Amino acid sequence: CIIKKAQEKTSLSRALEHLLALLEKKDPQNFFAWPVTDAIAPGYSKIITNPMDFSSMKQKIDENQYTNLKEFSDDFQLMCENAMKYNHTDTVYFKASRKLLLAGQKILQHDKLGWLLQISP
Ligand SMILES: CC(=O)c1cc(-c2ccccc2)c2ncccn12
Repeated sequence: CIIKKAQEKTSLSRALEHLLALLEKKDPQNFFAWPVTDAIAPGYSKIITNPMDFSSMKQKIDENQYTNLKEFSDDFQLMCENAMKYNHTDTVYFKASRKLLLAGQKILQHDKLGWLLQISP
């Protein structure tokens, strides 16, 4: 059996885990917690070529796949934009994604996070 090497926790991954927790709190219905399946969203995988969700972002943090805040923010933006692309404007999912994007952008404002990251951007 292949034993997965535990990735060491870097100060960046600890900071991103903290930010992820703040962002997840802005999605109380957990619409963005797990990958969207074609079962719940017909044709989703045909329309959305780069899917993203909070669980995938968590996995990328744990595997040290983010090297800076912008890469993390870009995945958050992708997740919200996917929902605004697939869902019509009059759906709970479109409305929730727009609200989540605005709330998340306030949290991720880089200028206010310098102290948290103390890491070159
Ligand atoms: C994020 C998104 O597009 C989404 C989440 C969900 C969702 C629904 C219930 C439970 C969890 C996610 C969904 N359902 C139908 C169409 C789209 N969605």
